[in-house]
Amino acid sequence: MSAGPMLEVQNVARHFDVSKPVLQRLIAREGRRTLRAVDGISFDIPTGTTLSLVGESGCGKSTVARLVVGLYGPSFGKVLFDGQDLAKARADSAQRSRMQMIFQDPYASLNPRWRVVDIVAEPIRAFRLLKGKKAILARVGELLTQVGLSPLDGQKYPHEFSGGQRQRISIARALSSNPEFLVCDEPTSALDVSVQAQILNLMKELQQRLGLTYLFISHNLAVVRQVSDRIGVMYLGKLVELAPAESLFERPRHPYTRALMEAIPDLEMTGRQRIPVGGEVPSPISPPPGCTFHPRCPLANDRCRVEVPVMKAALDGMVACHAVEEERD
Ligand SMILES: Nc1ncnc2c1ncn2[C@@H]1O[C@H](COP(=O)(O)OP(=O)(O)OP(=O)(O)O)[C@@H](O)[C@H]1O
Repeated sequence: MSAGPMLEVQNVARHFDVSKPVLQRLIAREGRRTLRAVDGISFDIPTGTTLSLVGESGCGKSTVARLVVGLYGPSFGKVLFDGQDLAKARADSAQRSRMQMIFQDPYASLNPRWRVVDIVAEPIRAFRLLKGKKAILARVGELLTQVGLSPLDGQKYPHEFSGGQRQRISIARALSSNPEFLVCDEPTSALDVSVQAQILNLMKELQQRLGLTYLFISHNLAVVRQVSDRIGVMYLGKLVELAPAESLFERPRHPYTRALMEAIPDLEMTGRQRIPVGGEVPSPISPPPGCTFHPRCPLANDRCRVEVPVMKAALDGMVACHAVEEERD
């Protein structure tokens, strides 16, 4: 393990070609259309810490998750995992076993026809980490115990478990290749609130015990507060604010971050001007010019309508907002 960050995302973008077929384009007299799902974002995650990305549906969080585990290649920019360019390391199975992903819907991501023991053992077999049935069975028993289940649960099928227990199975499977880095895409969104807290506590406990590094994806700021060292707020494919979790909650700077905070019930927003944000997220196919948030922002002025703001240091974080820079907030 290197002393540098576990993950470095350097000005990464992922664009999708969403053009109509050629004939339809000719009839409609239109050109190619590009959807900028992720549009030039940078962050790093120091080893053993958690960075969370939050934002409304469609802002590009899941695309970042896929870029980071190498499921998508970047349109431009670089993802470095433990100092190595992921694009070059993608075929390297030793490298791939070091990162795993946990998904939102544990039921959809578990094969219903497989016993839990085979589900959890799958990465062990795929990466040829252990030989012999006995050794694999013993390791699966250990993993199930580690996530709060019993080794006997290995003989059951996914439908015999509750949602929370199924997510524990997904976590055991993710841990079975001894990863150092986990990407968790909305891992608790499908669960009841009380079960959510149990799974988040389990993930924190595992992080401390195993020294794991997490990238956590959620649309829910209240959820990520519990688990994050730092939080990045995304809007239309870009990071608009990145700060230590507590600073972000104590002093959210970007108007969009403040609007997300307003939506959390019972969160006290003392001493801050209220930021009522209406309207819908614009299409990433034709984003507004300037700051893409300007059509919804009560602080927008002429500069915001034409000039794209870039991330600049603000307190102990970074923010991309002309109003913050000009102290109009
Ligand atoms: N394979 C693809 N082809 C075309 N467009 C895509 C593709 N994957 C994602 N998109 C688009 O990219 C944008 C970002 O999607 P993404 O799933 O990353 O957002 P998200 O913030 O994770 O949203 P959600 O919480 O709803 O999953 C959306 O407009 C989505 O429709």
